[in-house]
Amino acid sequence: MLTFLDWQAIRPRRGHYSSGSPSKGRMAEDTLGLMKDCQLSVRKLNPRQYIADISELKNVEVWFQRASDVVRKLKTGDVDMGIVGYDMLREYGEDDEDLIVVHDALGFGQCHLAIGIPTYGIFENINSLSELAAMPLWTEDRPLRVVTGYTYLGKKFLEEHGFKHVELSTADGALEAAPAMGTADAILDLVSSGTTLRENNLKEISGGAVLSSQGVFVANKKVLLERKEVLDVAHEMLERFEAHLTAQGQFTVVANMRGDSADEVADRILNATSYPGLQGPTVSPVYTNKGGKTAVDYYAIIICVPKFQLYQAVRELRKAGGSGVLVSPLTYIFDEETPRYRQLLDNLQK
Ligand SMILES: Nc1ncnc2c1ncn2[C@@H]1O[C@H](COP(=O)(O)OP(=O)(O)OP(=O)(O)O)[C@@H](O)[C@H]1O
Ligand SMILES: O=P(O)(O)OC[C@H]1O[C@H](OP(=O)(O)OP(=O)(O)O)[C@H](O)[C@@H]1O
Ligand SMILES: [Mg+2]
Repeated sequence: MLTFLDWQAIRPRRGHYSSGSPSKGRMAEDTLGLMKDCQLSVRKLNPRQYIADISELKNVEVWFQRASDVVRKLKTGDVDMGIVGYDMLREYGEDDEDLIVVHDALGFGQCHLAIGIPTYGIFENINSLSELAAMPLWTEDRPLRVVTGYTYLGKKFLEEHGFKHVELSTADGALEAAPAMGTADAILDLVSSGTTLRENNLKEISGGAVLSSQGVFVANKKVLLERKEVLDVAHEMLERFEAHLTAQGQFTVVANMRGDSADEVADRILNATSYPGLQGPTVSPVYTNKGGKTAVDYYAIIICVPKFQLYQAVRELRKAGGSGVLVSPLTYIFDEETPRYRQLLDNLQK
């Protein structure tokens, strides 16, 4: 079965595949949004239920669970696939070899896990992790107290970075208040815009980032190896995600170009602009009626352009003789083969 919840998990029961997905919060919304954009309709029979199906994928159950539980159930094989933040995968996955990342960049939930310390008092002039570790204050009796929801990653990170006298404690939320309350010296939490840190008079320090995170599509490796039907579902979901996410960054641009022939117009696009399209520009004649005679003075060209380069592309097309430029969003780009699927098959053999 597939679970999507705090993410969602996907798991097959006997004869079904299951997936896990987050049950609530930002990841749940983003996950369901992505599924919808990929034409995967997750249907819950009623809003209080924790199970759903996907109309387009037969035999798949979607279980809504907390992200930590999605990861735990993925480890045990109780769900086959799931979508969670990479931070959760690493924290609760504890480097388990049965967890395999199928898509590592789903384009939502971007943040990083980092140490935050006060901007004031004894920390005013501390700006790096090594300076923090070297503060003479920390002793066995009075260790550096760090509050975090990430004790597995936090312990490993601080040990690897030479912190000898350190004490980790956990809390479920509002960690940023702990230093001002005097219950911790530092925090280890997710940072996105940095606003929460700033508003609580905390700062990041150089070398203090533990990992970067965003939504990832994960599966149980053993299940993928042993059950071809689950691998097929993972493949289809991966293809849909890739096609959508690749297309999301691009526009389709159609323009009319005056020209002597399709070849001549194609030459101009290839040589005078930086935007050839996927394999090359599509060039088609535009037929006009010239005093009762059909004539071709213009050619329509179709190319794909990265969104952030749109204006640059329009300028280049105009310079090359383009006019009447139409721009529309691209919904999907299906390539011949999904590079991430090839990568997945390789990783399954390791
Ligand atoms: N500020 C943020 N910006 C972007 N992504 C974030 C942010 N905070 C958390 N995330 C991502 O979203 C995931 C879920 O976040 P979190 O566990 O805080 O859930 P939530 O939706 O806030 O619900 P709650 O904290 O109440 O359980 C995190 O594991 C992380 O991957
Ligand atoms: O850098 P920022 O953009 O300010 O985001 C960082 C904050 O976002 C998360 O909390 P969230 O908003 O999920 O609140 P929560 O503690 O209730 O989960 C995280 O725990 C930080 O507190
Ligand atoms: Mg939160």
